[in-house]
Amino acid sequence: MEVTIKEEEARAEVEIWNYVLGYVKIAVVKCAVELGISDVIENYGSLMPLSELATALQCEPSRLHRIMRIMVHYRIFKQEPINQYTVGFSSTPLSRRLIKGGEKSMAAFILLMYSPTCLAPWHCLSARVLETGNNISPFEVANGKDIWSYAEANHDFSELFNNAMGCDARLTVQATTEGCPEVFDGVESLVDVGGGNRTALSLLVKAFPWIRGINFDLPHVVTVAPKFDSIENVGGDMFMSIPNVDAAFLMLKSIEGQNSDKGKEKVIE
Ligand SMILES: C[S@@+](CC[C@H](N)C(=O)[O-])C[C@H]1O[C@@H](n2cnc3c(N)ncnc32)[C@H](O)[C@@H]1O
Repeated sequence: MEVTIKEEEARAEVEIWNYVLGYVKIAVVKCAVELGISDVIENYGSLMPLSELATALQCEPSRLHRIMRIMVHYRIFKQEPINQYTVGFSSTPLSRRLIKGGEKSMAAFILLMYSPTCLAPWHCLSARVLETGNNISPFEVANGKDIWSYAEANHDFSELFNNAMGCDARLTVQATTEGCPEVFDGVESLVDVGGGNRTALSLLVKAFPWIRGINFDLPHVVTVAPKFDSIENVGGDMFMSIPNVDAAFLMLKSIEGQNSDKGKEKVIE
């Protein structure tokens, strides 16, 4: 069906507001994660009235109501009547992904991506497009250090980064262990190169308990990585050498504002 100029104009008139106010959706979701709104509503177990939610979060109901209206509009929470006068909120599959530390939680990833540190390079995007010959990553231009040195010097950022990576690792490793378990047949020792806080490896050794795992990452990462039976934490530089074992697992994400244009790469060899 042909779209007329008038229809295109009408669509543009509406669509432009998504760009003017596009950040609102993200700001509200980030606010929900920071306040733990999903956690409180999930733990409540039944339709939660605004007044009780406000009490639990120690905030003014009127302010909270404005946030909840937006999240109900985006179907993050459900709103249903409790009685003639009161409405209540309940969880959805989407709101459960905002629970801190939940099984499918993406909460830490949201907090990372919308942290001032990770947003800073995006504010320089037009300058990046215009410049030539600069091989310094946008992250480094904006934050003064490459992401790994920055993480080494900023413990809170490092922890947030590793927790965020763990969110995705939980989902991808489950898909790997369920979808192609045969690739781990005969593997007795496995190194996760750049394994972060060892979320991926702990799930792998749980699924394949005969595997001895080595979580290999930069020294500042492995010294704070949680301890886990049958997983050894080893610090080092993957560009120099990695531990010699049966198989290497490498799961990387191109989210750091480094120079790579490649997408996600997941390799097991
Ligand atoms: C994008 S994260 C991926 C984390 C995890 N593999 C995952 O997918 O959830 C990249 C990881 O590589 C680590 N890393 C970066 N440079 C490294 C190096 N030269 N040697 C070892 N690890 C490195 C980082 O500390 C970080 O934990």
